[in-house]
Amino acid sequence: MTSVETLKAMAAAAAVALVQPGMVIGLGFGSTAAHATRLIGERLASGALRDIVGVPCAEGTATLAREMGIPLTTLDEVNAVDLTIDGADEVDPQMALIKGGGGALLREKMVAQASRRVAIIVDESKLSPALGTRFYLPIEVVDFGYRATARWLEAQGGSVRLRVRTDGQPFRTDQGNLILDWACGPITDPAALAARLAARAGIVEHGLFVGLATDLFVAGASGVRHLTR
Ligand SMILES: O=C[C@H](O)[C@H](O)[C@H](O)COP(=O)(O)O
Repeated sequence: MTSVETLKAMAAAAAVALVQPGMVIGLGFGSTAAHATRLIGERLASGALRDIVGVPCAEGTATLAREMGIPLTTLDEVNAVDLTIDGADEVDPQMALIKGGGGALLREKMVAQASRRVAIIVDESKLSPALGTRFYLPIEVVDFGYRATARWLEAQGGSVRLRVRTDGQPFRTDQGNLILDWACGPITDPAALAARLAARAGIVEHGLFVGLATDLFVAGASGVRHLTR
């Protein structure tokens, strides 16, 4: 049987094939996106790729990219990102996503919104008939009134947990915010829920990515499927 790590690497390799010389590349965060970052670094080192610059979506990604020798810039320095390659926690049939399992949702969404093309790389276990079925929805919130924000979310259904690190301390995003993991159940209308969450003060960003993915690479035992939107 093909291991999940092998499937992630297969999906990453298929997406990295889209990278062309001269491109600005958004580098996502997470275990799947890390395969893509490593592969891009290896291709640069071997001379198979040249003249690219990366925009990292997380401090962790920036560290890995530097280790791999990938030249980096920031969103502020580029007019647009040509191609972003990133993972996802859950993908529905319309290519709407839940992201943020690693807490990088805000920067990932900013980079995705600035990108001409967003390639999402997943193993097939991430596919779902309805978002919220197999993963909670990460919500990045400010400290002020976070319990009130959690109660507001719970009033709409499901349950909320403050994300904590293994040492028991609250998890902090790269912006220093908290994450509420909302087990909201199946989401019937991701765009409507995204709009409701975006309108709520105290919520910095949510993990629903609707209408952002342009390409989806799904790796399974029989190979990698490439879907476009
Ligand atoms: O904040 C984390 C990101 O959205 C990740 O891309 C997402 O959690 C998927 O991560 P992984 O590839 O490790 O399952």
